[in-house]
Amino acid sequence: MALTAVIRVPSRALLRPWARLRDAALGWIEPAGGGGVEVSAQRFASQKVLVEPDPAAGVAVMKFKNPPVNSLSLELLTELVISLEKLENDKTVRGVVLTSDCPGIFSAGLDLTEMCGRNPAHYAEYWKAVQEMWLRLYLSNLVLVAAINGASPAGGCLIALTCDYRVMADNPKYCIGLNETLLGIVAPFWFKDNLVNTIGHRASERALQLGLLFPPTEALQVGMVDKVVPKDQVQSTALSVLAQWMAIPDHARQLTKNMMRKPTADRLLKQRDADIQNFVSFISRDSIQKSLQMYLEKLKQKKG
Ligand SMILES: CCCCCCCC/C=C\CC(=O)SCCNC(=O)CCNC(=O)[C@H](O)C(C)(C)COP(=O)(O)OP(=O)(O)OC[C@H]1O[C@@H](n2cnc3c(N)ncnc32)[C@H](O)[C@@H]1OP(=O)(O)O
Repeated sequence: MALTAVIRVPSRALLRPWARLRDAALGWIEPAGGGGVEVSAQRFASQKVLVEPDPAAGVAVMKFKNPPVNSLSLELLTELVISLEKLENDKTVRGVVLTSDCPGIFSAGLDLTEMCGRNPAHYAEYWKAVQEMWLRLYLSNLVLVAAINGASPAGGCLIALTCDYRVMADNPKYCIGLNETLLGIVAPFWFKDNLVNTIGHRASERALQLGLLFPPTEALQVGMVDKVVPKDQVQSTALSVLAQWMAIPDHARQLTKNMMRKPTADRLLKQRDADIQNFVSFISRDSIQKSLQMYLEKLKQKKG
């Protein structure tokens, strides 16, 4: 399937709404003269991402809180990136556990309502935020451990895959995987690259084509997660793992992480705008919009 770019969105126009949202979330003050911005850390008040720092241990726990299913809305993505940046600038923090505040769900993945029935400028803004989240997490200097305490499809799985280590709760109802094909959409190349780097080429090919969602024991077997533990031990295990990784001198570990990951991140960095154009053109197609609408309706009907 050829994904030709038919809708062009100037990159500067892409940046502005993202910057506005970030400024609003950070509480940046526009001085009366309009010349520049001033950052006030005290005014930072996050709603979708809770950060619990433990300076004595040099770690923080970041919890996604976007009920009911932690879908990755533009707002959540923006807060996630801001929170991560804040932790990276905090000299007392060297490692972070990423987990969920929503019972039974790590994250339902990208917010389908951000990709359905909107205009091309919105799709472009949204996709830039998705890229930004992935790049920031994937290349983070911090040790990141995912404490997967619930279902983790698609974009939820991607967040887990950016981490250095994944601990998952042993409930067989919780599944993890890149299930995009089940929605009639295609995982972008950088989702695929991240998966291949984690579980290898053959396992990725099978998992991606079939849109496989793995229960914890299968996810462990295929290497999508590193450890499966009882639900009430997920966070404590993640914190223990974090302590082990933090025993390694930071600069040696960070240089090694960068050496392993930079070529993969560079593939996206070299073609960010083209990737946005491809996404906008793909997601705007009538057939794709219909598939996504049908999928959303199926999710809603499930209740009735
Ligand atoms: C060239 C490049 C091309 C690029 C193409 C696009 C690439 C896109 C890449 C990534 C795709 C994604 O991440 S798409 C999202 C995929 N996610 C899923 O398939 C998960 C869907 N959800 C579920 O399976 C379930 O909701 C759950 C297992 C996560 C939880 O089940 P539960 O029974 O607890 O909850 P409900 O199903 O009843 O859901 C409650 C409520 O939430 C709404 N919902 C669920 N998921 C999403 C979502 N991802 N986005 C938005 N909204 C979601 C659901 O409809 C319910 O809504 P109502 O309460 O209004 O009924």
